Amino acid sequence: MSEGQIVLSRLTKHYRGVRAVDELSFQVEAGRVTGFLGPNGAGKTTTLRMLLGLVQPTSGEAAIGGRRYVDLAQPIRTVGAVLDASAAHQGRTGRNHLRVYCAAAGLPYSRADEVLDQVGLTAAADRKFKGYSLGMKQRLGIATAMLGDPGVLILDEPANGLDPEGIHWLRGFLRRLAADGRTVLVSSHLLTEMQSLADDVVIVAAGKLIRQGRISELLQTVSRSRIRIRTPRLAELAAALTAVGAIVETTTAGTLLVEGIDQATVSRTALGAQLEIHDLGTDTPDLEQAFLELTSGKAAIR
Ligand SMILES: Nc1ncnc2c1ncn2[C@@H]1O[C@H](COP(=O)(O)OP(=O)(O)OP(=O)(O)O)[C@@H](O)[C@H]1O
Repeated sequence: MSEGQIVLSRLTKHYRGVRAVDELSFQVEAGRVTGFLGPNGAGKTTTLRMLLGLVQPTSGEAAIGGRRYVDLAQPIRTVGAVLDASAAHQGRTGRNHLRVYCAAAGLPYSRADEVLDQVGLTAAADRKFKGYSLGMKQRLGIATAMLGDPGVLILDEPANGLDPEGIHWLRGFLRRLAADGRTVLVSSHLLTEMQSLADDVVIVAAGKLIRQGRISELLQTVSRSRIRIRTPRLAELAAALTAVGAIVETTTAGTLLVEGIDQATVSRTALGAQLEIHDLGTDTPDLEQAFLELTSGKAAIR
């Protein structure tokens, strides 16, 4: 096992009546950027908080390099995390904010300037936090996480508030960290955003694992094109198409998604069975749609 490997084994957290995280198991490897994806309320933050020893699991385990966070010999040099980029003293400058952390962790003040430079905040180092934009706050959060030069970086929704240029910067920054051999775990509720940031993806919904793998493979499996049909006779047409060899899915939006046969066969079959079709088209799901389909019905607020 590498020092930077993150392993979750049947990790579970129940709050009163809510299974925030439900027997969640997955691994995150060093040298790659891994996106941790799920709709609002999927349990991402709770998972990250358990990984960082901030929330006690109901059952199961989360380990970094084979150890629980609380058992790490040098946590600040092992893991850097940003869970809430808005959590800083409003009246403090960026540099002083970082120096407070340096002092607490026994690091030299020079580290504050090094990480400010790394995240491109040197010019704003002496401005107060309350005047920072959301993007600057995100950068300062990442700078704080980098203070101990950790091998593992965990960021909760780091792209929130970043403009396209900021996202571009974040992508390059996370890529460089991964290329150095670090483990980078980044949460988001937006698949399209993750597509540009991550190599691998772990998708959760309602506290459970939905899918894990390389993002390139995920895209291949979800971006196949299908025939989309609108009809008032959903069940009957689905049965008729299945009988001629189609693979048919009924969407929650009340349409059929069909593959395995062509459009001519669809209309011939519908005609033969005297079933009306109101709309017939090709459906190539974009990533947002793919994510919604993968997590559909599991995204309800709990
Ligand atoms: N301290 C708590 N007490 C009770 N319920 C909680 C607590 N923390 C989280 N929950 C519940 O657990 C579920 C998962 O929440 P969590 O914040 O982990 O999800 P998330 O995937 O990070 O969502 P978001 O993308 O909205 O931040 C939600 O239903 C939430 O209301």
